[in-house]
This record gives sequence, C-alpha cells and structure tokens, in this order.
Amino acid sequence: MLSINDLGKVFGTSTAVDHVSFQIEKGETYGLVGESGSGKSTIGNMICGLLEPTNGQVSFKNQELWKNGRYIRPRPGSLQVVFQDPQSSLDIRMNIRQIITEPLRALPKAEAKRRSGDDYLGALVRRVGLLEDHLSRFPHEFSGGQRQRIAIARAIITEPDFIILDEPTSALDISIQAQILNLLKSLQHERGLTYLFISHDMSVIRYMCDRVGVLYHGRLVEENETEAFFTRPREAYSQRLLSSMSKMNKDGEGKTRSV
Ligand SMILES: Nc1ncnc2c1ncn2[C@@H]1O[C@H](COP(=O)(O)OP(=O)(O)OP(=O)(O)O)[C@@H](O)[C@H]1O
Repeated sequence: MLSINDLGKVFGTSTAVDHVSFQIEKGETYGLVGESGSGKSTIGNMICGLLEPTNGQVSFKNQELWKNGRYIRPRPGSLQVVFQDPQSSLDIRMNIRQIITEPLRALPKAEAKRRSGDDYLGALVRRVGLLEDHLSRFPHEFSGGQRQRIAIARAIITEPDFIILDEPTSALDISIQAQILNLLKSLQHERGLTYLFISHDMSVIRYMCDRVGVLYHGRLVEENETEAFFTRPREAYSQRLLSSMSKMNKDGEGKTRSV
C-alpha cells in the first residue's frame, strides 16, 4: 500500500528524518514511535503532501507521490489524515455538515452529491457515534472525543484506503481514548483500511498496531512485530524507550495506560 524509500528531511542545518525506509501492507496498522522531536510527524507530513522531502521516495499503491518537487495526489480522497488536536483541526466557523463534507470537493460531482445527501451523511455520523441533529451544530458545542469523531467522519467520507493517524487520541481522557481507538479498529475491519499510527504512547501502540517502527533522531533504528517489540526489543534504544515508558506509568506521570 505504502512504500517509503530512503526518505529524508532537513530543516536548515538539522536533519529531522534521516534515510528512512519502510513498507506498510494493505490492511495493517503500522506504528511509528519515538520521543518528541524524533521525526514522526515529519514523515506523516511528507506522505500526505504537507512537507516536501529533501531526498527519497514515497510511493502509494505503486505510484510515486513526489516528483520533481511536486506532490501528485493519489485517487481523490484515498489518502486521509486525522491529527491530534480536534480543537484546532476543525474550522470553528463551519458547521459539522460543512466540515464533514469538505473533502468531497476533490471527488467527481455525482459522487460528492451522493455522499452529501441526508441518507449517506446520517448513516455516516451514526456510524462514528454522533447524531444527525449534530450536523447543524458547530465544533465548540462538542467535547474533545466528539470532535475527534467528527474528524474521523471527515476522513472516511471519501472512502479512503489509507489513513495517517497522528496522535489521534493523545489529547483525550483515558476512557474516551479507548472509545476512539475501538471505533478506529472497527472501521478498519469493516472497510479494509490501512493505518499509519503515529504515537509516543506505548500502550496505545501495543493495542493498535501489527508492526512497529522506532525512530531515534530521525533514523529508523528498529522495525518489529508489535508483540516481539514489546517482549523482546532488539535495539538498546528500544529497550530504553520501553523502560522509560513503564517507569512513567509506575510513577503515574505518563498518560500511558492500558485500554
Ligand atoms: N516546519 C519545521 N521547521 C523547522 N523544523 C521543524 C519543522 N517541523 C519539524 N521540525 C523539527 O524536526 C524535528 C522532528 O519533528 P517532528 O515534529 O517530526 O517530531 P515528532 O517525533 O513528531 O515529535 P512530537 O511527538 O513532539 O510531535 C524536530 O527537531 C522539529 O523541531
């Protein structure tokens, strides 16, 4: 589904992403972990076209996304992103109907019309745990968890193949986190979605991901099956990362909990 090859990003004199390669298969959830500043979001942003790579390739369904400094959009709507902070990622001047249907602008007219009809939209909002009445309301009227449900509805309205989830639950309370993660899992099974799941929260990664890639100062230092990574990490840095996370849990400092 997605292939990253020798990808790099340099900001001024600092290297944020350093010759990273990995592949994501159809239907799997690939977790990118690492401390703050390790380059996770920069990779996500290069995949979705927000940042141009300094070097390397990103291909999506065997099509190169970056060519000569230009981002070539895949099939409209087939690649979507859900960001961490639903507060700032939703336009406060738009009502929920406008927010959710906004990505349809990229679709052919007839298809956009069908998916913005009351039947389709009603089913969509109910599917993500909202009500049809909510369509005429505005973002400030919703809780953080509900806002993330709105962001998910907006991402899936184009019936994508692939979604980048960049810390999608990090801003939420623990109990709400679990509901959103379960919603993402069930949508994945229902729709055959492929996820890139970016998080620094190890218990969330363990719950969600099939495989894990570990970033350290922009380099991919380990790639492993999730259970093997948690029980038998191969690299010294991964071991340190895991033990610092479990210490944070014991001290009650981290937000990391099992879900
Ligand atoms: N637009 C930018 N301009 C300059 N430097 C940037 C830019 N975006 C990211 N960086 C730098 O690139 C490095 C990687 O940042 P990135 O946001 O990808 O890390 P991250 O692992 O996602 O961290 P976090 O978990 O805090 O979001 C950091 O040193 C950051 O300061």
